[in-house]
Amino acid sequence: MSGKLASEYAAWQKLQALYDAEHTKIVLKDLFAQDPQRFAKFSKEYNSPSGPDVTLLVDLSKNLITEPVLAELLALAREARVEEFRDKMFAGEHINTSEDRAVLHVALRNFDEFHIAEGGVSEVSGVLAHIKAFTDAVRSGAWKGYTGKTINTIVNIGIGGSDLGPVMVTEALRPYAKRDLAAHFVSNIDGTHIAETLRLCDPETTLFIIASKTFTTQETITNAETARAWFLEAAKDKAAVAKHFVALSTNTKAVTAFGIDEANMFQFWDWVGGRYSLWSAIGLSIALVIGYENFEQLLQGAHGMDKHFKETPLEENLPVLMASIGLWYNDFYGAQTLALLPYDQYLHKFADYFQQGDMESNGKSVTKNGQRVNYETGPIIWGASGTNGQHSFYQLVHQGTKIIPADFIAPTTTHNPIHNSKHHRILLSNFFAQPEALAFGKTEAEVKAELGPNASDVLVKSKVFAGNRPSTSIMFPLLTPATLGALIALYEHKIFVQGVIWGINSFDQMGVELGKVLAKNILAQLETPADVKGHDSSTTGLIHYYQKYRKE
Ligand SMILES: O=P(O)(O)OC[C@H]1O[C@@H](O)[C@H](O)[C@@H](O)[C@@H]1O
Repeated sequence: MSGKLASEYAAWQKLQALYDAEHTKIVLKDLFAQDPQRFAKFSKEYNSPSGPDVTLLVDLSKNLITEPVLAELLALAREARVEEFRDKMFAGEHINTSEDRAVLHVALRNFDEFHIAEGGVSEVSGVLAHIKAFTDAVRSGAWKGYTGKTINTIVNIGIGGSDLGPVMVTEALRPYAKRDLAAHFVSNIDGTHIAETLRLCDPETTLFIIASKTFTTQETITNAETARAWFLEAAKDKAAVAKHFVALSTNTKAVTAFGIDEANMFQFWDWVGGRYSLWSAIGLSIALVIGYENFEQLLQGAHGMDKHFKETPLEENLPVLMASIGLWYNDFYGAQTLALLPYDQYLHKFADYFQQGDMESNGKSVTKNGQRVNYETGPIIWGASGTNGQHSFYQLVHQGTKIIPADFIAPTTTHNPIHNSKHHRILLSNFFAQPEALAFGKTEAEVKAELGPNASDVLVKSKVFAGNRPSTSIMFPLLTPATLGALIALYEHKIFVQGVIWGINSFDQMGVELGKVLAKNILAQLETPADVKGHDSSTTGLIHYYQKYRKE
């Protein structure tokens, strides 16, 4: 990152000029008609350069790009020194400048290929061995609860990055799950979350995983204390806690103060960002559910994508291409959002996961040098899986006034080929049809031809689809652990590239702090109306209403 704002780069200005002069001429229908090679030109096949076989087809051809636009977007990435910053990340330089930390989730899945000098990196394989030994013991039944029974339920207590990754991945890889091991995830401070979960648990056979990088997060510690109290009501012996509580954290002192044996603590390091931590000890619940070997496949799949990102020229580099195209919409077309639309029920938490991954990373408005940006940064991420969205919000995507770039994601083969894959064929016909409809729409002439001469003008107009709505389609053979690893890493690096171009720090999260501080202050005032001080009239009124009607 230079001292410049992204908008000061020569390539940015050229892109603005290109947009101003050309964007009305970038019409997908015409571009496809003019160039029979468009799909061949703008789709890329990824084959993992190392580790287990992973292939992905990333079709970028239904995006509002031409060769000159793409070339200029890549020139922007070069001018912003994306390659240099990528190499700094892989080398362990402290690119998280505000916290003076390295950013090394890639070291968690490195399998000894890149040389990284940073404290803790050499300990990664030891923690993986700890995860393996522990998961093998729990899954085989060798690990016993305080009454000698085997564990049949795990409860991961964590929030944000200590929850969303494990939730998303265990859902995505359910076909690989040990079906007689129930897994629950408690995140919300709302007592309902832990209360409803504990109703499903037996203290004799439940293992609690307290997942918190800092081990100070109010929600997690409060939920963990509630779980421990519930457990001790049955076990009555504090020594039994060691058999039912483990911790995933960087904070040994707080973990042992909570009463968890250091031997039952799975370590990670400050260079692992919360939203990039599923590859670390935070992935313990994943390893428990799918087994260590599958967990390692997930890591290997991500490592393959790391290698691709690190070694592939920008023109063929998938994270760079996806980042560049996303930036084109975000900063030149004025798109506010990116929809993640997996046509795979197992990926139903994918958008939730990348809401944190992308929005907490790139939801910034000040550069690393402290300058206020004069352009848009991170997009709003949202989405839903399968055809559900079609019966809900796609109306707006097709005919609304906003431009909504969307990523469609689907496997060619399903894990559940019921009725000779009939369901999957119907699902995929929708996966193919939606981007087609978005891109090519339906003209007034086509609608008239369909409705006949007596159709009213109003009806005709309401059935017109303007088209030219952009999308990327990603396909792969089957959602395996390695494929999922590659897919997640693809998006992680996309986020990285955009952050570098915008000149922001994608690896801190100062924006979540203010609300935490205010809540702490308010918590101390909730008992007595007279204590409610220092707020605006709205906040005061809301707290007074609570105080009037609460029942405890
Ligand atoms: O793992 P911890 O320390 O409990 O933190 C959980 C989450 O806490 C939030 O405050 C952070 O914004 C997230 O990035 C983080 O993932």
